Amino acid sequence: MNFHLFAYPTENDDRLTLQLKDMALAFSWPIGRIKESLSSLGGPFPSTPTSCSTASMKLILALVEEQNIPEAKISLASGVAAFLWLYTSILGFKPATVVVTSELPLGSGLGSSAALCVAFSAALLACSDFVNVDMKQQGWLIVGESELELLNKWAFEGEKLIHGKPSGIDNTVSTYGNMIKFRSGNLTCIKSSMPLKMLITNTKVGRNTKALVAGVSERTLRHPDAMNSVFNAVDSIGKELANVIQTPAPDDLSLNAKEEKLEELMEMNQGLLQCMGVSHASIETVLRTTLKYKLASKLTGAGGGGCVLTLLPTLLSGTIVDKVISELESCGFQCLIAGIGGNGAEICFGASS
Ligand SMILES: Nc1ncnc2c1ncn2[C@@H]1O[C@H](COP(=O)(O)OP(=O)(O)OP(=O)(O)O)[C@@H](O)[C@H]1O
Ligand SMILES: C[C@@](O)(CCO)CC(=O)[O-]
Ligand SMILES: [Mg+2]
Repeated sequence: MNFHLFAYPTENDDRLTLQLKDMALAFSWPIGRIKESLSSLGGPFPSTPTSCSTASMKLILALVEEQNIPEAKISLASGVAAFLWLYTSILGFKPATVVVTSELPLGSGLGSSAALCVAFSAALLACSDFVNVDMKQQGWLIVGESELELLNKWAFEGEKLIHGKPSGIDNTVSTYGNMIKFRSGNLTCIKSSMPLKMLITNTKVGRNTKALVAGVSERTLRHPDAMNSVFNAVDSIGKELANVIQTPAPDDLSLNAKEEKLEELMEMNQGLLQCMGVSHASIETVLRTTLKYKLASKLTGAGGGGCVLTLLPTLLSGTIVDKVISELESCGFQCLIAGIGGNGAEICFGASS
């Protein structure tokens, strides 16, 4: 899935404008207003990813409030706050127009907040003095390891404004692409030896990642031993899954066997997520429906509604896929098919549309 962001300096305007195309919303501040409010924070400091302090957050939220975001779309406020923090920290107080378009549903467990923060960080770093002028004239920029690391760190700072206490897994996947094994902040890029196709079912049940993650922490405080056993089991499943994915499958038979292992691991993982308290009646409906077709599913993202993943084995017939999709859609859910492991952050100069 793609997340596009265009940033360009505005010459005849002294405003900072953020256009959220898919939401049909735009926010705009005179740059003087932002300067007056945030210049005490210093900056720009593009090469030093910095957390937004509580005091800075207050100033940023005051700027967001001035935009009178409609009540029904108030959840966008955290994304706008992340934008202001990343923009002023990386580029300072230059006027510009930043345009966001996205194919990702918001707040559905597909990491839209991280994709947003990675796109902001990539575009803003690309506009900063951090990338030299020569490189800016060549279309697609090959983003090196150290630049990726920097933009991932900035994106993580943005995620903190949206999530509270993110682990960093979502921004890391958005930055580096492919598949990532992520354990206590340590990341290992995984080379998959098998094509993986998933059916994504969006239950369209809204939920809030920050609240769900806080709920898991509270349950852990109430039942530390039991929850630690659950986390250990999740860890073992993750390790096993990484091994299965990386082991070569020389023929269809071994590919089938690997897919069966993945299905079992997904089923076990879903059980543990339910144990953590992040499943939901709508998710259970998807599980029951896909199980009728002998397909394994698990929730994704923070759960509580949002999206469910169902493994589509290589040899599964198109007829079965059509049937399961139409049954899920008749429940009011939305389905789409995705290949696993896309590209990470990419930057292109000179494009606009
Ligand atoms: N295209 C977008 N335009 C504006 N804001 C966005 C966009 N995509 C994401 N956001 C911001 O991210 C928030 C959603 O983040 P949240 O972490 O709750 O869900 P998610 O990232 O989609 O799911 P998960 O974290 O479970 O994978 C939105 O409320 C908004 O603030
Ligand atoms: C639920 C979570 O694991 C991912 C949200 O997509 C939260 C996090 O890791 O920060
Ligand atoms: Mg998120």
